[in-house]
Amino acid sequence: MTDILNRLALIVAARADAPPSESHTAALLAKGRAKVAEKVGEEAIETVIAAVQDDRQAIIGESADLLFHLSVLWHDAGLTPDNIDAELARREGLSGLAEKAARKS
Ligand SMILES: N=c1c2ncn([C@@H]3O[C@H](COP(=O)(O)OP(=O)(O)OP(=O)(O)O)[C@@H](O)[C@H]3O)c2ncn1[C@@H]1O[C@H](COP(=O)(O)O)[C@@H](O)[C@H]1O
Repeated sequence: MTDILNRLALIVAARADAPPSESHTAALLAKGRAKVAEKVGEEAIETVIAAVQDDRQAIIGESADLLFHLSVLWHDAGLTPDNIDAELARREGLSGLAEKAARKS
């Protein structure tokens, strides 16, 4: 998964300056952060709907759409998959329940 996210980050960076008429990535970035964020939300909701409908193929397709649009958002925010990787690695071994308890104390 990390491999494909790294490749996707390179693709997004390479397509960012393409003419918007030739690239979905460039067209989306040209619309600005709010639109990119809106698309992430839209794809997340579509993933939720697919999950509730128990549609395995749709979950896969919508998850791929979500990860692509998240990659565009990371690019727009000056982030790379390495940044997310580091945060997930930091959390490794820490129970979600223990983390929540530490936040509340
Ligand atoms: N992985 C993707 C990818 N996943 C989904 N999408 C597009 O994201 C859109 C999501 O569907 P929507 O119905 O929400 O989009 P839409 O109909 O354009 O709706 P609006 O944006 O108008 O709201 C579709 O147009 C998909 O084709 C993607 N577009 C590009 N990529 C990757 O980015 C590369 C470069 O693409 P371009 O930037 O288009 O050259 C591709 O080769 C792929 O590797």
